[in-house]
Amino acid sequence: MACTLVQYARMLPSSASLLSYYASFSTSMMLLRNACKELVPEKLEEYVLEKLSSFFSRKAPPSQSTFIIDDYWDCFDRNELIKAVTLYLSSKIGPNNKTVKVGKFRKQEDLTTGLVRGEEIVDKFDGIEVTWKLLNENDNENSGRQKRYVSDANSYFELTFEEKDRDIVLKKYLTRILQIHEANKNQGQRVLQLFTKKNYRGSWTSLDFDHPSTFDTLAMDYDLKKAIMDDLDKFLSRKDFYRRVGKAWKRGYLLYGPPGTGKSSLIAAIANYLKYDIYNLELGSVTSDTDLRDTLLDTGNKSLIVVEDIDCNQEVWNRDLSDDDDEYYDDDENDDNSPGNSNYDSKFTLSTLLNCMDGLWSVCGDERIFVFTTNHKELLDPALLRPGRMDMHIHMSYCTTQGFRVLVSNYLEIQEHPLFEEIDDLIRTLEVTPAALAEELMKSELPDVALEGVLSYLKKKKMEKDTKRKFGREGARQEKKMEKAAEKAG
Ligand SMILES: Nc1ncnc2c1ncn2[C@@H]1O[C@H](COP(=O)(O)OP(=O)(O)OP(=O)(O)O)[C@@H](O)[C@H]1O
Repeated sequence: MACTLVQYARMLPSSASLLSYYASFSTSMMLLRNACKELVPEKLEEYVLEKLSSFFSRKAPPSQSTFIIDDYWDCFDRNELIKAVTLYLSSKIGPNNKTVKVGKFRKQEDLTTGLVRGEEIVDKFDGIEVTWKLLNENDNENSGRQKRYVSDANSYFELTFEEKDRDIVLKKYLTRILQIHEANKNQGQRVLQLFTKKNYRGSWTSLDFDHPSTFDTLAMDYDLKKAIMDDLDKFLSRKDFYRRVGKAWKRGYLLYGPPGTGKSSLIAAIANYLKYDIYNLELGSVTSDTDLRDTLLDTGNKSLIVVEDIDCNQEVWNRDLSDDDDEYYDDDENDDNSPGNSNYDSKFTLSTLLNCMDGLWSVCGDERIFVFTTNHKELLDPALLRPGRMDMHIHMSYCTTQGFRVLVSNYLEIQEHPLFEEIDDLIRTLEVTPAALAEELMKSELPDVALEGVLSYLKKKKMEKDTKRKFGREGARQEKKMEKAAEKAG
């Protein structure tokens, strides 16, 4: 049956009943809203609203930037930032890092923690958030799990942050990390390093350097000691001067003297005084001019580069000295120093070493001190001795009475003793090394016993000297033989 329009209109609710439905619906909604407000905590409400609005707005995630902090800078120079970052991050390791490397430097009392490969650290600075991750060059090639715990060679840091924060990260955040590192170094927390060449990558490997020698414990004349310390202080304070005159900020010392006079001890004292690392350059291990240059460029700032016994390094003095010395003095920089030149049969040339010292540092590094040692100054190539090359020639002499006092103070902790006068007289007439006297002093902790030992050692030396003078070398040899025979006979 068809329904007419009039019948259909009659089935609809009247406008009065529609109004009453609406009134009761809005009252219920109001009641529901009030109930929700009472029951749902404000935080939860905010959270739900935020989630809903982010769901509906569906914004693109902020674009990210990444910095890579690698061990090396520009192939040659070690990246100073990496050490600063490593130490900084060790203080940021927290409960989110499930696997952590733990260890201890020799001089430290507390344990240190370190990031392992693949682990992340989220750090906050000036209202921005950054994420650090330790990775390894080989990570993509081989992701074997145990590799996470092996050496850090070839590891680098990846620093990720929002692109808009790039300036803050570069100019403020990383600078702050470097500043913290410098401050820690200056507080003397840094353990000095002794670098020797080479590891499997052909670069330096290091050990903690813990030599007790200081200028106080060095047995050498006070004036010479003071002159060296003054020179070092002057060098340190003249950074701007070197920059202004366009010279590399470096200093060269040549230490010469017989074995056992304290050349190595002085090097250790300088390193401890300046808080500089030591790079022990073994010229014998250098394979070519390029290798030498790269090796030198691979040294860090604030370092002593030491070449010991330079007279024994054939590479450095094996030059054809039949050349006219004066001519060679005047323009040795322009000589043909190519390895093919018949004047050289060395693996690299002296000129490379000298040029590295003179020039390359001005672009690649600062605060380096070269120390060359020799027992035979007379054997060295004159180019090395030319004024301006080695800034100071330091003669390490046999022990003096002043030096002996320092040794006694080091080993026996006394300043006076009745045997001093007799010992002093002998020291003045003999050539005895501080090493030999130190050995005698170490034989007993009792001053009387130790000094009696020194005295009889010196008397014996004096007798040998007198015999030698009287009968020549052969006589001295005979005397020694007889002494030994008498000892054997009891
Ligand atoms: N001037 C010195 N002051 C204090 N100790 C010294 C001095 N010279 C030598 N000694 C003592 O003798 C030891 C050997 O000396 P050192 O190795 O410094 O001499 P060197 O001149 O470098 O010898 P070489 O030329 O054989 O390398 C040192 O460990 C130190 O104990």
